Amino acid sequence: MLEGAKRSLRSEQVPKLTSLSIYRKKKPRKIMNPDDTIKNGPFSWRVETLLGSGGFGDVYKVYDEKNKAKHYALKTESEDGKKSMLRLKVEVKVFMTITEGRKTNPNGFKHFVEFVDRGKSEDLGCKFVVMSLVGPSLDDVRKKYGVTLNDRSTPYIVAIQSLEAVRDLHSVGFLHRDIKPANFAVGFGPTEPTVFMLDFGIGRSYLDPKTKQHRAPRKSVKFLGTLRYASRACIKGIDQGRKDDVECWIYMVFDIFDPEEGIVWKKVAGRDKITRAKEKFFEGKSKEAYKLVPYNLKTIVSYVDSLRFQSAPDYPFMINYLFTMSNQAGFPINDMNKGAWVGSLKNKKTGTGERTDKLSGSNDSDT
Ligand SMILES: Nc1ncnc2c1ncn2[C@@H]1O[C@H](COP(=O)(O)OP(=O)(O)OP(=O)(O)O)[C@@H](O)[C@H]1O
Repeated sequence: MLEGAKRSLRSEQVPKLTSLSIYRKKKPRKIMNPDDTIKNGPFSWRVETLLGSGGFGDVYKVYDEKNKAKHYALKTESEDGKKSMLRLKVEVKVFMTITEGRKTNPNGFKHFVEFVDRGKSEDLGCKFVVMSLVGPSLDDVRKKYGVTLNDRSTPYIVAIQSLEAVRDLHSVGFLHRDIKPANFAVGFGPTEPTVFMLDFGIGRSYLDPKTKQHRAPRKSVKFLGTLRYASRACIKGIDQGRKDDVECWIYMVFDIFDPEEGIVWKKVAGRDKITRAKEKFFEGKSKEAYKLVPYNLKTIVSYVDSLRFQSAPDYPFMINYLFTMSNQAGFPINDMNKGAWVGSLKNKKTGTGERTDKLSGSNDSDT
């Protein structure tokens, strides 16, 4: 039933460091070209362009041949990966849970893309998922489009919207476990002012499937994520809870407020040194992190540090606090749709499809 795009397939090795400490030899991955098509039931997904590549697959801008005007994102995952690494399955599970949540809360979940289709391509040897198209990631917004995200009320707007996304994901029982600027994107077209959460590939339910109660912590857990933004527990192999997503969110917020020095371990190499730097940060010994970050954010930092494995974070407290902070800084947020990127994404600084966070730092390795 599925037809791949045999006509113009080419094989390409997509080089990427996929593990913390080892280079794993990967089979060449088939990449689609413009006009290649994947047929799936009522849909015929035609590729317009490659949006980006991750360690496990690629993301394309596509349209359904029946309606050329509406674009979507098609994300693939090659099937030669280790079973434990099959991330698209988790991603689909999260999408379906969000879709279910929308039935009872139609106005909620605004920070999540729509799930449109999923299937398998024998020709490409991959599974795929189709979702609504969003704009560039927060990382790309500042690096490739040169938009200043740490100006006036914008860093507060980003912080609040991204925390709302974390809150909503937690509300349906999932942890993200890879919160970072590259995994949030701004919207496209009418949704441009909205910040979207992406990439649920290493997400995990924190609820026991039978009892629906919080799971007990596992004894030890293999590191998955991005060292720079990973929580202290994650790096130490300790099982993660909602507090860990919020800890990663804190690191991301510091990075948004001060891309140079907000994360003081940005130029530090090695797990142990990074963990120590994060511990110092939470002990209040990293004054340099607050050069551009308003010092009263320390209240949220201390609050997050007080959370335990099963704690339900107080999202309203943190969101209200951010509104107050913005107000006190002289930038009252009257409209959440007024982030600095809105209407400013016309010109791209660089033309590569590469993800800049993967290129910029040796410590930002993903697994
Ligand atoms: N719905 C979407 N609309 C537009 N662009 C998207 C969408 N989903 C992902 N992208 C973009 O596609 C690129 C690759 O995304 P993906 O999540 O697969 O990559 P990744 O995070 O590098 O992968 P990984 O962390 O799994 O190695 C990123 O630049 C991302 O912003």
